This record gives sequence, structure tokens and C-alpha cells, in this order.
Amino acid sequence: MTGLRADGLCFAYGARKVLNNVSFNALQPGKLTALIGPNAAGKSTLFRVMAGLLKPQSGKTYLDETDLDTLSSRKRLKRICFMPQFFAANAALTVFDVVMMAHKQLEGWRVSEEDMIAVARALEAAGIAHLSEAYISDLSGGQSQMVSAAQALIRRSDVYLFDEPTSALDLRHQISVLDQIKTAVATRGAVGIVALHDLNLAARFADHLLLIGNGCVLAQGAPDEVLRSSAISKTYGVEIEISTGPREDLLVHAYAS
Ligand SMILES: Nc1ncnc2c1ncn2[C@@H]1O[C@H](COP(=O)(O)OP(=O)(O)OP(=O)(O)O)[C@@H](O)[C@H]1O
Repeated sequence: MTGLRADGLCFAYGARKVLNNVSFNALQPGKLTALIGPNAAGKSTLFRVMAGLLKPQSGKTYLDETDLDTLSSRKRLKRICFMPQFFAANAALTVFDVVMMAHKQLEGWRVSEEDMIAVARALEAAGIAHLSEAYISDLSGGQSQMVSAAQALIRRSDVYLFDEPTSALDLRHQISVLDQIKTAVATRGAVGIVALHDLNLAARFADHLLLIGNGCVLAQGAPDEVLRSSAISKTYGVEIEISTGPREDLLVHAYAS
């Protein structure tokens, strides 16, 4: 695979222009990109456009050399796995049921012994086996988010798009979910993009950063490069300083400017 790239994506909700000519170079298979940018920058909209849920007014997304708009919605759904920011959770279904539904989504509904084992393993790997029989309506916000991540990761796709998968999680679970995502992307040779507000998590887990502001790509590249660019402070409207932590990791310090 040569990766996922966007070329000139423009999208507006009615008269409200949200994506203004978004282009980025091929994001590599096996690597995790953090999509960063302030509130309302257009991150979720960009995900929905790439997942095929919104049709851009112009521009294209390519996976390898395939224009994603030429795929049937079923094929696109199979190749691109999108975990949205919000999760509807008022059905009378258990955690096991909804992860099974994600697993079988594109394969028909006959459930085999192997499917049962696959779901049990996915819940184990996500650290939520103890919630297997819980109703999704009874979960906390953080637990729902872990279930959502398990639903995405049980699927085998070429591209994984995670919209703020850690926004409701405590520190331990933020690290655990991002570790699972990074490992899945690397071992499956998939393209991974994760929208994050926490720049320290982005610096720690991402191989690549894509900064957007006002619907435009303002910087992209290695975390060190992007985090030290002047575009970061300008885009977020705060002063940002970068230092190196005790484990040689980048630490991001933000101050009101
Ligand atoms: N369905 C919609 N109809 C109209 N406007 C929308 C709709 N969804 C989003 N918008 C607008 O598009 C802009 C970008 O929203 P989007 O959710 O893509 O941003 P974001 O970068 O994901 O934000 P956040 O970090 O706050 O989640 C915002 O101004 C928002 O109000």
C-alpha cells in the first residue's frame, strides 16, 4: 500500500464552509497520524468526508491509487473503519452484542463458535471482558468509549479513523486505548488517524502529525517538526514550549499568551 492521501477537499454545511482545500501527502500504512487542531477546526468533518458519510463539494481521497468515491458504499465501509466521537447507547443490547455486531457487520449474521471466541478475545484485549454482559445503556462515558474502540478494532480494515477516542478516559485508559490502536495499525499494516486534543498524547503515540485550523492543513510531518513550528502557537492561540522528558519523549507545555 502507498497510503491514504487527500487532494483539495472542500466541504460546506449549507453556506458554512468547513473544509477549504484540504490536501495531505500519503499517510503511510503501519503508521499512526494524530489529527490535531482547535475546536471546530473541521476534524470530525474531515473524518466523515473520508469515511464517505459526507460528500465533498470538490476534491478526492485516495487509498493507494484508488479514488474512494469510485468504491461502492459497502466496499468503502469494509476498507475504512470510522469510530465517531459520539456513540448512541440506549438500545437493549449488551457489550458482547454490540462488539459482535461490529464484527459481523459486513459478513452476514450467522454466528459461529469462532466468532464467539473472536469477540471474547477482543473484549479481553480491550480490558473490558468484565463488561461483556452489561447493557450499553448502563455504561459510563469512559466505558462506552472503550466499547467503541473495541468495535473498531475487531474489524479488519485498511484505514482506521478514530475521532477523539480518549476524550472520556482516565490516564491509564488513555494510554491503554492508544497503545491498542498503535499496535493494531502497526501489526495490520493499516493507515491510522486519531483526532486528539491532548498534544502530549499526540507527541507520545503518533508517528506523524496533521495540524488543521479553519478547515486548512497548516502543518504536517514528524511530531518534533510540527510541534516546534510557529503554526502551532498561532493556531491554538497559546504559547507553546517543547522540552524533552526523562524518557526522551517530547513534552508540550502550553501557556495563555
Ligand atoms: N451537521 C452540521 N451542520 C452544520 N454545521 C456543522 C455540522 N457539523 C459540524 N458543523 C460545523 O462545522 C465546523 C467544524 O466542526 P467539526 O465537528 O468538524 O470540528 P472539530 O474540529 O471536529 O471540532 P471539535 O474539536 O470541537 O470536536 C463547526 O463550526 C461546526 O459548528
